[in-house]
Amino acid sequence: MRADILYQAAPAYDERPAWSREEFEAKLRERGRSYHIHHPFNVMLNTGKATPEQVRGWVANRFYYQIAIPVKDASIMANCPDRDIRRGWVQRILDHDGFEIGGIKDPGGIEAWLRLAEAVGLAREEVLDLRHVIPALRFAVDAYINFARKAPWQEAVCSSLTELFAPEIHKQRLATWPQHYGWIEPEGLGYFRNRVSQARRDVEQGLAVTLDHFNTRALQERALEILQFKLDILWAMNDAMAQRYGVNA
Ligand SMILES: O=C(O)c1cc(C(=O)O)c2c(n1)C(=O)C(=O)c1cc(C(=O)O)[nH]c1-2
Repeated sequence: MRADILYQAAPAYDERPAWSREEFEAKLRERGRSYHIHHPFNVMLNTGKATPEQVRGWVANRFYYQIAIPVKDASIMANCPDRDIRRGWVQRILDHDGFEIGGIKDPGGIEAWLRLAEAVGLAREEVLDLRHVIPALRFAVDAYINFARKAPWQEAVCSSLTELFAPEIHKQRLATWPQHYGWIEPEGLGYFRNRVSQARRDVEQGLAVTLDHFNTRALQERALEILQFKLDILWAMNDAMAQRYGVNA
């Protein structure tokens, strides 16, 4: 039973063998069964049953997650003494914040999310000033940032592994939204297109760190708890939005 995700009891002597890398990875992937792709609010969104208000509510609230991600990644880097890891990890910050280096420009994922917001009929200001963000959703997202600040960096890396399941949810939106929500300008969906390949690359790196670091049975079980903690954050965000905006049958 997990009390506080940041508190880890000293391991008792444990003679159980570690799972092989393949078994451990399979156990991590099994947790996809509690991914928010199955949450009734998300099912409603991706089966075309949401009203424009519900879609707007989701986009405006999810913006708070989008802006938290690079802060979370900067916290991981700040705690990480390994130069090779930081060198790979910094790409995530560039992906979301964008960059302009040597004449090459990318406006980044946060800007792409703002374009999505405009495509669904929100004004940039009302998204940027966070006026629509539900308190419970904010607490859920803040728990993710706090964990990344305080936990050992390998644990924070492990908590990003919900991205294992993210390409599927982005692909689902790309497949169903244009069909159901003709009122959304299709260029607004660029964020989801970009994330399919970015998430795959992120997962390779996050999974390599996790499979290397969590190398005893007790640590592997700890990794599963951390992944569940993050799955619960995403689920709680959807609970907050379902409560505020309702779920249509
Ligand atoms: O739309 C989604 O359902 C979804 C979920 C997740 C996730 O599983 O954490 C991420 C994203 N999107 C996403 O776009 C993204 O950039 C991202 C980064 C991370 C992370 O934990 O570092 N998760 C996610």
